Amino acid sequence: MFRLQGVGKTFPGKHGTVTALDGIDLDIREGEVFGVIGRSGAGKSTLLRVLNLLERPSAGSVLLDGEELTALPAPALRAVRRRIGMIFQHFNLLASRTVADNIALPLELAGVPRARVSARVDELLELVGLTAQRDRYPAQISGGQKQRVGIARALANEPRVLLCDEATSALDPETTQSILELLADINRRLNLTIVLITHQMQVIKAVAHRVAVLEDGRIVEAGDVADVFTAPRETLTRTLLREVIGDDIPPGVHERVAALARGWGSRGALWRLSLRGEAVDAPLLAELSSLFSVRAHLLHGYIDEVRGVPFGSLVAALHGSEADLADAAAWLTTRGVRIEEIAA
Ligand SMILES: Nc1ncnc2c1ncn2[C@@H]1O[C@H](COP(=O)(O)OP(=O)(O)OP(=O)(O)O)[C@@H](O)[C@H]1O
Repeated sequence: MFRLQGVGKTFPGKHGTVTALDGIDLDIREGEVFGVIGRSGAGKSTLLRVLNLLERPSAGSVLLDGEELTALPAPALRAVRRRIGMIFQHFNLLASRTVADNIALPLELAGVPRARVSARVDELLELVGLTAQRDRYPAQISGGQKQRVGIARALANEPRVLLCDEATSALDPETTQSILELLADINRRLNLTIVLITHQMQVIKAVAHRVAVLEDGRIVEAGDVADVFTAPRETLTRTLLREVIGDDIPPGVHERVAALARGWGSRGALWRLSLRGEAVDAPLLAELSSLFSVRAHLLHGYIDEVRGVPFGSLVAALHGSEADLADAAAWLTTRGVRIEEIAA
């Protein structure tokens, strides 16, 4: 659907040119929920705004269904933009209009006849669960309800894609969850492509099918969410993942077991084992002890699931000869386990 090729964006800054995007290559597929995650200043908003040319790239091309958007004359670009809905962190509702009238606005701007507007607004209110709030003003509804209005308004003109700019960052965790469920539901029911940017891995975990990790204007890692969650390659991705999967070893526990492993000298090691799929269900540590002269002291573990794929991590202190530990590591690798040595 969208294809970005070599997209760059620079801004003039106080201390010289700021590079917000640098050589972005990206494909976003029809019907998927595509997430972009990164720290503040990574270039997420700029990337999202490049998709509808609210920001014109300084380099590269932005293709929508094979059509180069940067080459379109203004009227054609306006027509394309009508098919790209957008929602925002702070909702951007008109305070003087009711819920129903906020949703009606893009239809009125598109010249839809009045009777049709009213029927369409009713459909949209029902879709986002706000029928009872139709005559309230933004000041009289909650943050989550405001975002529902934002979503209904963005869907009014039946867009092909919905761009979400930190759509849940201003919401509490429970409301965030309900908005993410609504987005997932809309994606499924309408087969609507959704592109969302966020700094929260839990948002990616809850709704995205694929994810790109952005750092300093570059994509450092991208792929299916299950793959990125279970086998992250980049340090930044691992750091971001720790926010959701909490696999930090409590310091006191780490110190006790590290002291034990240090006492074993070259006959000891501290490993973090990353597992996914079938490996999660297998009694790996028991098998390890029966196959090799290696004892495993389990230190820490968690298990989770993302897009139906179970994954987890175990931290264990291993005791055995160097040769046995090497054999054990090789065997675990054949079982699809990734091993990371932790300093004792
Ligand atoms: N209009 C602008 N003028 C100058 N610099 C800009 C402009 N827009 C963005 N930048 C700079 O480009 C870089 C990327 O900004 P961007 O807002 O895309 O990042 P972000 O990942 O969305 O950050 P945040 O999560 O804080 O919104 C930053 O260094 C920012 O200061």
